Amino acid sequence: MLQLKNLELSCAKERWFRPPVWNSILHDINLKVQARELVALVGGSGEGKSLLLQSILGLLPSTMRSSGQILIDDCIINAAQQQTLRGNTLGYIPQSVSALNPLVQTGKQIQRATKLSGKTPSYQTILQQLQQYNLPEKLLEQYPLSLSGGMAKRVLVSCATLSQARFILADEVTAWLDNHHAEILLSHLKSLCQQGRGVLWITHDLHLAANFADRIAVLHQGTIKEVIHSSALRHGGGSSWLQSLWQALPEQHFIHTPEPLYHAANA
Ligand SMILES: Nc1ncnc2c1ncn2[C@@H]1O[C@H](COP(=O)(O)OP(=O)(O)OP(=O)(O)O)[C@@H](O)[C@H]1O
Repeated sequence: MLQLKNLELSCAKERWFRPPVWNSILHDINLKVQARELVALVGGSGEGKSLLLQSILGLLPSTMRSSGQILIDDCIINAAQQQTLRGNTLGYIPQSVSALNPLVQTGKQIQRATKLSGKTPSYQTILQQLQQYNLPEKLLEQYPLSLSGGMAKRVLVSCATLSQARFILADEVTAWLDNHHAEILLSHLKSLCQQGRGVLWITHDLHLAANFADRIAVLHQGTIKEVIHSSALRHGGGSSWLQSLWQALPEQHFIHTPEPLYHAANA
């Protein structure tokens, strides 16, 4: 199990000739991702979702600091362990496709990423993965700049899913993708969960979250306001704000207009 306990994150605001002021971005973050579980993390833009994943990986910018505990199987992991667990126990799918090096062929990047987990998959396994994601074999020879955004995103997903990472931290895997390809990826992540992995998946798509995630965590105003089983959301559960957002989806026939602010419904 991957667990976050009382995680806090703040960013330094530099000042001339004076110590920096620390502005809080995240506070009181408590969240668990079990093996075999897909947890969706939803929240507005700029709420700190990507930074939350980066703090789990120990990849925060130097202007930020975090506190609290990150545990794997009930053992607290320190900064040095974070480094060795990256790409190994902790897989990462970054939000931006610019994470691919434009000067290195795609196949080499997949090989390098998966090597971090200590076991390079066979060529045949890589090919099967590409086929599953509707990607051609020739892509392995191509450089990232010749890929579409959706292709590049699927390459980044392949880097994490082909590794042996027990927990995959996935930042907006469905961005750049049409619905068909988004569902292929999510079905695959779900099948990896069924094989024993755990996935923490940032998304803005509540409809996909409700259909693919086991649980949904809502990040708002710097903290996790609620965590709900997706089946409960589909059956009318959760806060009135989350439920009205759910009901307002086109797939739910636009029943309500959601309150723009979370606290308006929870005041
Ligand atoms: N490297 C950085 N240095 C300083 N501030 C940053 C840095 N990265 C992010 N931030 C700030 O931290 C806040 C949270 O950013 P983050 O990218 O985690 O949001 P998010 O919830 O993932 O947003 P989105 O849904 O738009 O991707 C934002 O205000 C952002 O401007």
